[in-house]
Amino acid sequence: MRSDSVITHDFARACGEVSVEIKRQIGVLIDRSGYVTHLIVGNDQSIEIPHLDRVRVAQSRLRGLRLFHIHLKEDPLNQEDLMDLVLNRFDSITAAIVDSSGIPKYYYTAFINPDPESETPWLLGEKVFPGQLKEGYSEELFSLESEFTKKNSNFKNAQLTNRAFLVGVYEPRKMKRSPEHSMSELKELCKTAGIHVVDTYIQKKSADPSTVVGKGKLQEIILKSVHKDIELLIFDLELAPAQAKKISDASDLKIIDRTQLILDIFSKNAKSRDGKLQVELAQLKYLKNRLSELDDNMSRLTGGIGGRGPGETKLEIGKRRVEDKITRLENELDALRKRRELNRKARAKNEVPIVAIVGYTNAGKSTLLNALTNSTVIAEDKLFATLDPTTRRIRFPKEREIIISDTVGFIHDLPPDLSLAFKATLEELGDADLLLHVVDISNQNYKEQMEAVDGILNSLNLNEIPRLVIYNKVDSISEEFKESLRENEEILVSAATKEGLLELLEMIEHEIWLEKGSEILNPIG
Ligand SMILES: Nc1nc2c(ncn2[C@@H]2O[C@H](COP(=O)(O)OP(=O)(O)OP(=O)(O)O)[C@@H](O)[C@H]2O)c(=O)[nH]1
Ligand SMILES: [Mg+2]
Repeated sequence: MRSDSVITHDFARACGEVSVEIKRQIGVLIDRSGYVTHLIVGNDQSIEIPHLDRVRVAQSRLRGLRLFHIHLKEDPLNQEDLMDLVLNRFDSITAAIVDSSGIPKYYYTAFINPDPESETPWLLGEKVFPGQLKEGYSEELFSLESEFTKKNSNFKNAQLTNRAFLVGVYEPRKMKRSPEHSMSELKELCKTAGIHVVDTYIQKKSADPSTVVGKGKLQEIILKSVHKDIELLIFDLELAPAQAKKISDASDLKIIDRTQLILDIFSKNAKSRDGKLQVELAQLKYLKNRLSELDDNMSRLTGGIGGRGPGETKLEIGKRRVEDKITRLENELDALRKRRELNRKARAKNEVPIVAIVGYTNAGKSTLLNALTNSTVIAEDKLFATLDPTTRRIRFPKEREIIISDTVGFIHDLPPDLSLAFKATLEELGDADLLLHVVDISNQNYKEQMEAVDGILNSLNLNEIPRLVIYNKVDSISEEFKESLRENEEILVSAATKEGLLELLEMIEHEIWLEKGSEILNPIG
């Protein structure tokens, strides 16, 4: 097609006549030099775009192909056409509406909207009559592409990669906490993992078990993602392997679920040999469950974020090798556990009381341990900053001392593989003489978080161990709230400002040595 217009009337008319004759839509893909690369014959309603290589052309974000097709009915460009435009990143899409003899009456053209903040991902042009088709198409494309580049460079560096769309599908009846709470926690997890959340979608029931959200909704999400340069789709649930595959088949996006996100954070944060092994084991178990059902989409499902996957995991790793590795890791962990047990026994002989700090992730456990012992255990405004149990000693007057330990934070619905993996670390809690349950009282979901922690402690059969509930971060709550807590005689502290720590130490002393009995009962001794 030797013309610098989106289509020539002669060409359109030739297509229209054939289209009317065979009573099917006809479409063509035209490259930038004007050559037809594909001829597509559809039915009377629509055409189906053949599977085009989805890899984006570097620099230019457009495919370098435009779609022209015939509409036999009086329809302008419809939703499906516009989806095709965006999902395939066509230069433009044009429909000619033809009369009964195939002669185009008028045309509609749409381009992808280069503004990622805009409401609709496309720019739909006005109706154009045959006499109005004009030259200047390549110039129009050129300015569109420079618009893309400009918008892209507006993103801050950190916001350019790991851009994510969060999707939560909830059955409120089955949930202990509100969808909004769950979603805000997912956002926190993303922040911790270094992911930039661009958009979110909450649905309050499951629509289609095969794709989780309905097909139309999924398309809409994918469309938005392409439009906003999003590369990750994160689901606030554990996706069944078949679901993950179905969703990833429908798009180029990397599909991740909550479990994978947590695994990813764990793998970044584990420091000790033990912790690293445990995370790797959990990752491999997760992978194993997925291996049998997956094929070429593996890379997008297992790579982790930014390519961090379990150890040496590559596509060619077979299920067999994964199983071997799992066995090896389990043995290694077993050996480590035995050694830990010996250490514990040695400690038990010394009869130094053990106090363990537990609580929801980010409650301030590590900060509290630091404040109580003046040590520097990593404390960060991140979820799962601590993955390795840390142990310190605190000396009290009268030659008394305790061992105090920090633990991995708890979270709602900890993925089963992970909770198993960390059970080993948490097993030590069984030896504790006292548990300090640290609560972030400044978090509006603190009640749900407390319930989650109680639930996990119960499942570990730790009900028998005396427990102190400590409300931390009282420096960031209102006076009124603080007063009401005081009236209920709650233990209020701020690990940050050290408010209430002396009282807390006294209480620990009291709990331990009063419980244990004898000598303290003598007021003189
Ligand atoms: N305002 C305020 N912030 C606190 C207080 N205690 C801790 N924080 C902050 O809360 C965040 C989390 O603290 P951490 O001590 O890492 O919490 P954690 O419970 O050990 O968290 P994980 O190890 O990730 O489970 C950090 O940014 C702390 O500075 C407090 O008393 N007041
Ligand atoms: Mg910590």
